[in-house]
Amino acid sequence: MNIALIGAKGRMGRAITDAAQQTGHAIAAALDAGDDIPAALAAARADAIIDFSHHSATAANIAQAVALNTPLIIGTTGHPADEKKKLLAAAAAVPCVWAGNYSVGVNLLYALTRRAASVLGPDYDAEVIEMHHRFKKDAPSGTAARLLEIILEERHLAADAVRHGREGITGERTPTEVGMHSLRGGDVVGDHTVIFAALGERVELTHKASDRAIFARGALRAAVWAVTQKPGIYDMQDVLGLT
Ligand SMILES: NC(=O)C1=CN([C@@H]2O[C@H](COP(=O)(O)OP(=O)(O)OC[C@H]3O[C@@H](n4cnc5c(N)ncnc54)[C@H](OP(=O)(O)O)[C@@H]3O)[C@@H](O)[C@H]2O)C=CC1
Ligand SMILES: O=C(O)C1=N[C@H](C(=O)O)C[C@H](O)C1
Repeated sequence: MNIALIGAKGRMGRAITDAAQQTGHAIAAALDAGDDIPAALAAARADAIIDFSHHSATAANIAQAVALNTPLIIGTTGHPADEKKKLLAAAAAVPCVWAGNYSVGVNLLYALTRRAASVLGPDYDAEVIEMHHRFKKDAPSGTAARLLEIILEERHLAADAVRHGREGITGERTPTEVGMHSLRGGDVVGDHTVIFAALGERVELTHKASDRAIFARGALRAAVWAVTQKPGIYDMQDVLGLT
C-alpha cells in the first residue's frame, strides 16, 4: 500500500515508517508541520492517510482526506470532547479509523474494563491511572479517556463524575466519582491501570506498552482494513473484529 504519513518525523511517525518498511508498505508522502500538506497529499495519490501529528491539525487533515476521497487513520489524541464530535461528523464522509490506542492489548483492556465495571458494580470504586513519557503533550491520555468513557457508560454516569487528581481537604470519596490520575516521566511508552476497589478486595487491570511498534503495526493494520470499508467512523475494535 502507498501511505501518506502526517507527523512523520515524530516518535510515532518514525515507528510507522519502520513498521511500513518491515511489512512492505511504501510511505508515499512523509509530512510534518511547515510542509504544504494539501499539495503533497494531492501529489502522493496515497491509498490511505495516517495522521499521528497534533490535535490542532486534525480538522485540516480530515478536510484533505475528504477532498481526495482517501481513507484516513487518526491516532492523534488530546481533542476536546465538543471539538471531537464535529471532527467525527466530518470524517464520516470517508472510511475513517480513529483510535486513541492501536495496540491489540489495550483493545482487550477496554473489553475487560467494561466487563469488570458491569460485574463488580457501583460498590467498587473505579480509578484510572496512566503514565507516559515526559514529552507527551496531552493529559489524560486518549486511552485513559476511552477507559473513563467505558466506566461512565457502564455505570450510567455523566462526564462530570470524573475527578481529575485530588488535593487538599477533599472529604471522603463519593460513591459515584471516578478518579483520573496522569503521571509523566522519562521514556515510559504508555502504562494504563484501571482499579476497582471495594471494602475487602481490589481488582486491578493493567496494560503496559514497551515499544511504539505495537501502535505502529496496529495503525498499518487499520489502514489495510480501511481501504475495503464503506465511508464511516470505525475504531480499532472494528478492525480487530471485536464488535
Ligand atoms: N493512537 C495511538 O495508538 C497512539 C497515539 N499517539 C498520539 O500520536 C500523537 C503523536 O505522538 P508522538 O509521535 O509521540 O508526538 P511527537 O511530538 O513526537 O510527533 C508529532 C509530529 O507531528 C508534527 N506536527 C505537529 N503539528 C503538526 C501539524 N499541524 N501538521 C503536521 N505535523 C505536525 C510534529 O512536528 P514538530 O515536532 O515540528 O512540531 C512531529 O513531527 C499524539 O497525539 C499521541 O498522543 C501516540 C502513540 C500511540
Ligand atoms: O502519546 C503517547 O505516547 C501515547 N498516546 C496514546 C494515548 O494518549 O493514549 C496512546 C499511547 O498510550 C501512547
